[in-house]
Amino acid sequence: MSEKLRVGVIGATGMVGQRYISLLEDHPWFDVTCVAASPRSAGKTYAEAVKGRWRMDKPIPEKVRDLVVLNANEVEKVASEVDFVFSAVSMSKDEIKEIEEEYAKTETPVVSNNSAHRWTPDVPMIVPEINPDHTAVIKYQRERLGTKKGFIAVKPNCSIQSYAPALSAWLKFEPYEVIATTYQAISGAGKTFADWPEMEGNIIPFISGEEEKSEKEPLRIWGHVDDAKKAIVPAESPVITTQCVRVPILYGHTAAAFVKFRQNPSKEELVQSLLEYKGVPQELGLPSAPKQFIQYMTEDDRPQVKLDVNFEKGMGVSIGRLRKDKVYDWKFIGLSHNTARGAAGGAIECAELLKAQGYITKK
Ligand SMILES: N[C@@H](CC=O)C(=O)O
Repeated sequence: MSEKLRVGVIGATGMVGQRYISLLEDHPWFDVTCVAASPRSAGKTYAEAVKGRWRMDKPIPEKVRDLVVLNANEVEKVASEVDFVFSAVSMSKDEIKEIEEEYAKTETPVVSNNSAHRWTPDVPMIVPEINPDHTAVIKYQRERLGTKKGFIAVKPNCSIQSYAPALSAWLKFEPYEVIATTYQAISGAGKTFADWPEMEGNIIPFISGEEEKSEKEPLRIWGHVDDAKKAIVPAESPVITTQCVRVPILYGHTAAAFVKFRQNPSKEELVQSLLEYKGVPQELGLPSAPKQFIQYMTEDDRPQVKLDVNFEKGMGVSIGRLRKDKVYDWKFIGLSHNTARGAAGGAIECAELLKAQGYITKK
């Protein structure tokens, strides 16, 4: 492998930013050369900026500790130090849209964890195992932005990762109605129990905006690139309805889902399809790709957050309790790691795909 790509993390001090820093330690293709955050943190070393709020299990990587945090709003300055950036900035949606486009216009590819651009028609929203071909829309985005190298790619919301991968494996059986209830960890809100004591022993039956994302984003993932429209056109089916609930768990989003199929798959066919489901990341052996994308657990009491959330270093998805339902056809439980597969890990795998496809290169 030739020289590593220089990467910046903007929004590096928050929970998702910290996860990027931690996961990128010793990455074979990417080297964190720049950290950027709000003006409040700018000018401090990274270690000073996250003092008392570093939430990862491993210590701050040595190479990053002493990097001086730049102001994420000084786009040209940050862009001059990197080949591409991961965005985990925390601003209003409009501000995020604007700043991510500013970065792209400096010919700096942006791989974003934010929802701001998830419905921009020429911005691909990627789960590398499911829709790696959606990157073809980048040429239209570059046309619009007037860039040669710069573009934005995003990853979907973490909640969908606990049921959408299974449904993707089953698209051939034509699912047409899905109910999913998600039980979401507090780290999805960027929090720990220390800063959200109200969540100890509690359940909160509301996560702002989450149900809409959980119902609509899978359809965009299952859509296609329409060359005439220069856009991703979302799929129209299955219709998905959700309830999203915050539960007192630190990491791991669980879903209880019900599915109706137009075809009549057997349990063996459904399980086999999960186990065989893989994609470009597995074929190319991308550094963050799980060997097994989806595992099926046969025990009645699995998957469990405590035991299974770190399957494939948090990049695999665990499915269990697949059984016939008397109202719907089938029901199951899914579990995924919300900050690994669901956030920074998924974005890093997406950047690896973009590099492998030649969209992210040395400047
Ligand atoms: N919005 C989610 C985070 C996923 O991206 C949550 O609140 O858990």
